[in-house]
Amino acid sequence: MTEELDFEIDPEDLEGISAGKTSLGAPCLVVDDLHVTFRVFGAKRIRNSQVKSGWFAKFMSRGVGGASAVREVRAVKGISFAARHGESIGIVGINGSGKSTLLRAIAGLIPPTKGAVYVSGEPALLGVQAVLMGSLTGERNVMIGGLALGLSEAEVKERFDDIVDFSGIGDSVYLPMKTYSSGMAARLRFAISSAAIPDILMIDEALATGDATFRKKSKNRIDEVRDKAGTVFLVSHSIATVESICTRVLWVHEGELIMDGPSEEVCAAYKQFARAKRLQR
Ligand SMILES: Nc1ncnc2c1ncn2[C@@H]1O[C@H](COP(=O)(O)OP(=O)(O)OP(=O)(O)O)[C@@H](O)[C@H]1O
Repeated sequence: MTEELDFEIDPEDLEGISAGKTSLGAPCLVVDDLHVTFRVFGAKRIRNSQVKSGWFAKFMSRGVGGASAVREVRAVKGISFAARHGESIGIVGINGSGKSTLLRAIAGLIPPTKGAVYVSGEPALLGVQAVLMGSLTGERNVMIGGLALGLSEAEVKERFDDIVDFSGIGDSVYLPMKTYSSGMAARLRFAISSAAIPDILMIDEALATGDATFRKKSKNRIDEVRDKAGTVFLVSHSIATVESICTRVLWVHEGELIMDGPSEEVCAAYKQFARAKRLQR
């Protein structure tokens, strides 16, 4: 659940956060002991005696000779941090470590199993991805995404050409989104989600998929958001992208926050870890 921030944060709690070139403002978001657990069922067959108790599990276990297991995946386990206006925060970690789940929970797209996300002022955390539909054209999706961001129909129409130019997908905007390559879709999503210069811009992998020109345009757009005292969250497998864009990095491993600090420090530690992991293989 995303809630209004209604308490003061002790500035000492935020010490050590790198300011980068943009000066930091007041805290705008607090993530407090956030847990996200997914319940997956039907993944594998086990004996009835192994099925957890409870009416749901019992219901799932009906059948001949076996049962569908109700398995819990603890994707985020007790993550806490505070973000300030003007920060650009990267989230790094190996595959399946919980980065996207954390981002989506911060955006209010997934309810926390425990803990909370507090946002100051109007929560402008929006996951454009959640509302876009593959069967519709890029054009329709620009409208849907724009409306979800809080723009009026007239504002979306006014910004349409800019959004399409920014994405670089050209006339493909008139084709259904399901026909796009993953890079094209990611670029259009980023172009839509940054069109409104939101208070908090969330980017999941979109930048890594573009070419150098798109990356440059994206970086400029991110700087624009930060200059207007917005906060940027970026999940990316590309450490180079994170290093070039983020002032602060959160390293998530097996659902836990294992390091939070200035970009250079966390990226250096993460690279060392990734190298050691590669050598183990
Ligand atoms: N909707 C879901 N239902 C069940 N399990 C899920 C769901 N979404 C994510 N998970 C599980 O939660 C864990 C964290 O996934 P998540 O996508 O957040 O990791 P990630 O670090 O973003 O991974 P990647 O780098 O591969 O994109 C994984 O074990 C994943 O299988």
